[in-house]
Amino acid sequence: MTDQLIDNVTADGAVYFIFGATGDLARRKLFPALYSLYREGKLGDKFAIVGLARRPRTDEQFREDVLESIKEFCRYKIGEGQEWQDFAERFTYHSLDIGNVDGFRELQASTEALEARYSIAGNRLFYLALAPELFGTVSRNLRDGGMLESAGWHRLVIEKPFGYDYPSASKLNEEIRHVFKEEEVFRIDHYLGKEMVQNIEVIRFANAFFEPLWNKQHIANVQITLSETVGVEERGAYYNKSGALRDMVQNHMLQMLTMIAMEPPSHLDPEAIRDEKVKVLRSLRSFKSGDEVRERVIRGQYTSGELRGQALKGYREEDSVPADSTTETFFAARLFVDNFRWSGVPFYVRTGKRLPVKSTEIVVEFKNVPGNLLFASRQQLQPNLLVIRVNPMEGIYIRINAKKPGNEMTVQPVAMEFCQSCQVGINTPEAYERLIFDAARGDSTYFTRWDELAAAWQLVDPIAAAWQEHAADLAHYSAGAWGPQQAHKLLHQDGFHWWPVNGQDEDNVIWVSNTGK
Ligand SMILES: NC(=O)C1=CN([C@@H]2O[C@H](COP(=O)(O)OP(=O)(O)OC[C@H]3O[C@@H](n4cnc5c(N)ncnc54)[C@H](OP(=O)(O)O)[C@@H]3O)[C@@H](O)[C@H]2O)C=CC1
Ligand SMILES: O=C1O[C@H](COP(=O)(O)O)[C@@H](O)[C@H](O)[C@H]1O
Repeated sequence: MTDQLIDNVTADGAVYFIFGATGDLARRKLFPALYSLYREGKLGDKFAIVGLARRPRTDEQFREDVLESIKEFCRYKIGEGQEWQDFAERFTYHSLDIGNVDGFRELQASTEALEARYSIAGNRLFYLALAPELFGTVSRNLRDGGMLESAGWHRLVIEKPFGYDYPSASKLNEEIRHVFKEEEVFRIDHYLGKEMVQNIEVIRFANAFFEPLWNKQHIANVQITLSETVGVEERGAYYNKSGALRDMVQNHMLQMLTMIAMEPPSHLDPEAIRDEKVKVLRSLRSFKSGDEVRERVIRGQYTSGELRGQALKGYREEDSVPADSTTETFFAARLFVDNFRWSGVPFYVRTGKRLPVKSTEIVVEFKNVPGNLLFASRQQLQPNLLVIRVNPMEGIYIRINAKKPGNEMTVQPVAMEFCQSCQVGINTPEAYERLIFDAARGDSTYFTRWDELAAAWQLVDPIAAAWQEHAADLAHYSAGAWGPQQAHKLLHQDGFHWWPVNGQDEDNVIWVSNTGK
């Protein structure tokens, strides 16, 4: 991060309003992220943070909550001495019901006092860590309560889920856009804040040996896996309505796919990049019938099982889930980007809860070299792979074929790994730090634009509709397994298989790695 970028944020300062300040997201992600930004000097001297929610809290109680959250979740250690006091004094709490416009008028008066105290030039960032049903009301009351009349910029940061389907997302968008301009709206997809997702652009566009091969002539398929070991636990009320399709696929999975598939943008500016991403979303082959959904999409739900010796409940046995739920906790699909570059190349995506490991990886599998007499007669060559490890390990590895030392002409797969998280360790910024900082400096590159969201919902809605008609399509898998068998067949039919995540499990591969292993 250059000093110039930090200066852009800190020169005039800003007030950060956290709506939903007593909630889970604020506690686990937002307060720790704000503290990390503070520690790195990215908030500068001119800032104040206002927490808002209905329940009563004194400033002191609120600061205690913030301290506990930082202690538990922040990558930086915090003491309780002067440094904490200096940071804590910037936090105030304002009890307010979103529906009550008078509360916003009082907020306006107290904000002016804060701005005067810290010489802040009227810049205001509103972070909505709230249920989406409240987004429209907050926007309206911010305007009607006079909160948008200050001299500086006003930015609205919104959490997912953005809608339930295209019509509801569109309605929500209209409500927000009555008050805020598109360039003032920052729609979070926290995967876009992840280091390795942002690194995809560099890996693709700053390396001579990937881009010439990045097309249907040379790539056999792309696999994107986002697997989680956690179950739904106490989030059933939300998750049971959402399922893997709306919780993960409509946003994180499709966003990663666009980063892999997009054309090089003409400039490195937010609109040019998002223009390219939206073209990918619009090129995704749509699902025209229920049969097409059944042919290309697998949905599953976990039953009871076992993971690392621990017995696990099935989804329907979770306390927060109805016993007859047909919500999917697993999703796998074969998608196609119907454009010149990718025509015919399958993009396999899969995500699920209660899978064997927590891992997000993107595998680009290259086509095999043309039939080579020397090798082909003796052994099956393994394809070359480029693997981007997004989470929790961060890094990349490439898998090539090399000669096994000795007299025989035996080919051995070798994986050459750059493990970024092994080097940078805990100092890799959390996605939320990066995204709050980007919103504060007005850089919307790693936020989703409305047309991207609209295109993503338009792909996803027919899948949800087909499932509603055919509840019987739901397959099951034991907690701790890699999803239902059908997810494997999806690739076997095409002559492929899912590459194991954390490829080091493959014992026929020699690893050359900066991890020292
Ligand atoms: N938690 C997470 O990890 C993630 C959450 N999200 C999204 O972030 C948003 C917030 O989630 P989360 O923190 O988990 O939710 P919580 O239910 O934990 O928190 C909701 C917050 O909203 C406040 N609130 C509710 N109604 C009102 C109201 N009428 N007026 C003022 N404040 C109100 C609550 O405070 P009070 O009751 O005191 O009013 C509370 O602070 C949701 O949209 C969620 O989908 C997205 C990704 C991850
Ligand atoms: O948005 C969400 O993401 C998390 C997974 O995020 P990660 O950064 O831990 O990989 C997921 O658990 C949650 O269901 C979903 O809402």
